[in-house]
Amino acid sequence: MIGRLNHVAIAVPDLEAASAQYRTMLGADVGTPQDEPDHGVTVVFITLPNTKIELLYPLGEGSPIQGFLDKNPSGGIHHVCYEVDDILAARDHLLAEGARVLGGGEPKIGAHGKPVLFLHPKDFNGCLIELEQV
Ligand SMILES: C[C@@H](C(=O)O)C(=O)SCCNC(=O)CCNC(=O)[C@H](O)C(C)(C)COP(=O)(O)OP(=O)(O)OC[C@H]1O[C@@H](n2cnc3c(N)ncnc32)[C@H](O)[C@@H]1OP(=O)(O)O
Ligand SMILES: [Co+2]
Repeated sequence: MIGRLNHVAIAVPDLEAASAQYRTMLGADVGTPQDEPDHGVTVVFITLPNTKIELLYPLGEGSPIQGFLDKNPSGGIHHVCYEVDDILAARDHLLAEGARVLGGGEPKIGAHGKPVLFLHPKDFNGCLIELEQV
């Protein structure tokens, strides 16, 4: 059911510093900050030859990544995003298998303009999973 790795997301305490570090120290192709108010985050995408890195910083009140950053003040890997062909079929399969689909199970439009869903990290070995329909 899952296909390619779309991105690995890293929550960061300083978006500008993290962007500069990837650009200058790691020589990566770093994009510009993009506010995602529906998701409570500002993101910067870094394009690698085989996947993307998504730098995440909280946006607004009640950001879903605020608790994670409070627990990990120097930042940390926040989620991995796998591609799926059919997000509603994937959701129904996961619910039937007993996984917790976050956000009431209704896909939201993600940073790439495509529908996304999140799966509870406690159901997946402590790793928050994002699914993106491509
Ligand atoms: C723009 C879009 C895109 O790419 O298109 C995005 O990625 S938006 C990316 C931001 N959006 C999201 O993350 C949406 C889905 N996320 C959520 O709904 C939330 O962040 C939850 C995953 C439910 C966590 O909520 P909250 O921070 O309130 O945590 P909580 O205190 O209830 O946490 C319950 C337990 O899960 C752990 N926990 C929390 N976040 C975690 C994470 N990212 N990875 C692994 N474990 C995590 C906590 O440490 C805690 O464990 P212990 O009990 O053992 O201490
Ligand atoms: Co993401």
